Amino acid sequence: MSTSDKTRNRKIIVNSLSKSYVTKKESFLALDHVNAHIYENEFVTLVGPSGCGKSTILRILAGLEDASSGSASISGREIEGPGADRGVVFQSYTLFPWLSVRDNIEFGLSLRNVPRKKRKEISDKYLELVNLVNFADTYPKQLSGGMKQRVAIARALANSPEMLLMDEPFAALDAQTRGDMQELLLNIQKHEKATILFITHDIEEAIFLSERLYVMKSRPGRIVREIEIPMEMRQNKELKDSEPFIKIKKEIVDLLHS
Ligand SMILES: Nc1ncnc2c1ncn2[C@@H]1O[C@H](COP(=O)(O)OP(=O)(O)OP(=O)(O)O)[C@@H](O)[C@H]1O
Repeated sequence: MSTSDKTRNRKIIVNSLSKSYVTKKESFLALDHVNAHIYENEFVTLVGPSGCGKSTILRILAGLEDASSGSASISGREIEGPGADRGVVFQSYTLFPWLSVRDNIEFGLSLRNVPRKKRKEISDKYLELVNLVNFADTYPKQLSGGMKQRVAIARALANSPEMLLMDEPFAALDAQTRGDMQELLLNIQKHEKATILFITHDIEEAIFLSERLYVMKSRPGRIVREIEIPMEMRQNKELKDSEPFIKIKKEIVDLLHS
């Protein structure tokens, strides 16, 4: 379905969002009247240089930080704090080292007193989805970076969030693992019909994964362009050297350097 289809529900609406940080020296505008939206089941990426405010938007959507002005909502509800309706995956590994892979995945369910049998059903499902069935009893320190991020994704999904917020989740991984994780994430998105907001510095990753992307610039942090990625160009690594792919990539690079 085209993202411009007006019948598609807007899961996230960001309305004139601004954020300033006051330091000893200055008041700094990290986000300047940002408007954006994410449709249900859509994969949207924020791409831009370091410091343009990508993580600030994500933290506000996660409810980990307040906006200075403007608003953000999920399914029509104003975002006022963290909630189980949003699953977050960060770049740094955030698993609990004292819990096994399965217990990490079940963590949010245990907090909500989901019965043991139901918890196991859910963790079984997500262990399978992220290809870690044989690692259920393993502890995080025995896992590779890619495996840790697969557990983090499974843990986020186990709570049945309405959407996933992912802040450079693959940035610390080697190229091969990163490519594998991109494929896995796209499969998960299809399987779970997930709505995803993804952050990356990597323009090729953004084009490969996204239905739509917002290009950001800094000082002040703002969105300078919204780009829809044609369906036929997504999810196909072979097209990386094709003319249309290079054209979109150049459009983004030119924007970032202008
Ligand atoms: N708590 C804070 N206090 C002061 N300034 C902050 C704070 N958090 C973020 N900033 C500043 O706000 C700007 C936006 O930061 P943010 O982390 O959102 O950028 P980013 O685009 O995600 O960067 P990166 O890609 O490096 O993670 C940066 O200049 C950063 O230094």
